[in-house]
Amino acid sequence: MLYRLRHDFHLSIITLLGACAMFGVTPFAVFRFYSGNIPAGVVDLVIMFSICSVVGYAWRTGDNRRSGFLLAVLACTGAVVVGTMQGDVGIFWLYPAMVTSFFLTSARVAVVVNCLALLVLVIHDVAFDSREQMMSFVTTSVVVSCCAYIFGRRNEHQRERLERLATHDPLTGAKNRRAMEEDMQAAVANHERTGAPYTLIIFDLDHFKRINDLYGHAVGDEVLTECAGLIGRYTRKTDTLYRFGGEEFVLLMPGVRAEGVQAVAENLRHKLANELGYPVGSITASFGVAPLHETDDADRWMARADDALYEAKATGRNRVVIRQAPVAARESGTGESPASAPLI
Ligand SMILES: Nc1nc2c(ncn2[C@@H]2O[C@H](COP(=O)(O)OP(=O)(O)OP(=O)(O)O)[C@@H](O)[C@H]2O)c(=O)[nH]1
Repeated sequence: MLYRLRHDFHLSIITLLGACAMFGVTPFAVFRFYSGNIPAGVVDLVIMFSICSVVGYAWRTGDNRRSGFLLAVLACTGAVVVGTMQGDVGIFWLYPAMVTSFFLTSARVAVVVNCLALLVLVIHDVAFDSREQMMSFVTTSVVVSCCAYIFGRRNEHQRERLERLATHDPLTGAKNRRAMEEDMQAAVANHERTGAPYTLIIFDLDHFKRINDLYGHAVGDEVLTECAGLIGRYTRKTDTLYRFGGEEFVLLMPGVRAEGVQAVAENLRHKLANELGYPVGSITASFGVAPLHETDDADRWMARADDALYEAKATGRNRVVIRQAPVAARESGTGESPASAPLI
């Protein structure tokens, strides 16, 4: 639970704001029942129950986008209902509701949700004592929303930038090793839960040092960038490329079954050998491939792909070696195919 809170920014915001709303609304619900204002107390209870349900939904499904949107709608609707029922005692709830919208959903969606809430209050026109009060409330709400919008957009922008810096390799644009480790853990967990197939391909450009030595580091950099672009063009949107280090890349491919990995890896090897190289002639790569096995954890899975790559290098380069199942699984007969299968 703590791991998810620490690593999932949106979920932590949804949980925090949900908890704040609960702490904020609970005393009012108690007070309203205590003072005999049953309808307002019931509204507070409904708001609290709905907030708990949405936070629970976010934790269960991991669908932060929908949960954040629902929570923003709920907060603004609750504020409008309380404002309508309580008049000027209640309408002030719209201020925190409007601000939290910008934390829960995208800035543009928050603007729409806030405008609708304000519009309903104005059209309904029972929450205000006078026109002047209505105008003041609308103006201050718009000012609050504008400030929150600017803050929200800046926040979104900076978070995206930081996330990109933390998860991507600046030279090639591929994801970095840290992101790879997280995605592999997620893939293993998903495989355990649903049995969905995944394949890991680790490939390393052959004799890359020569390119640097002969043509310079800048050309070497160009080749690495071109390689990442090429792989991006010949793989699916659901496949993810990571730069493992130096001239070594990893591809995480969901939906690729053990039977299909040979064709996929061979195709990529051909594409690289035939299309990568400008301005220095043909460049090849060696491939180690490991379909995810039920007995794998992320480390074992990577070690198997790495072993296969090592073998591909040792047995002549520009080739694909596939390790279908871990040694223990092969020996006990639960593996899908014999040991390694060097393919050229
Ligand atoms: N241009 C450039 N070169 C890099 C970068 N990162 C690592 N390298 C170089 O990649 C080369 C890797 O050399 P080796 O590990 O000997 O591998 P290799 O020459 O490809 O040989 P094999 O892998 O055995 O085929 C080294 O010369 C590194 O300096 C980078 O970001 N840009």
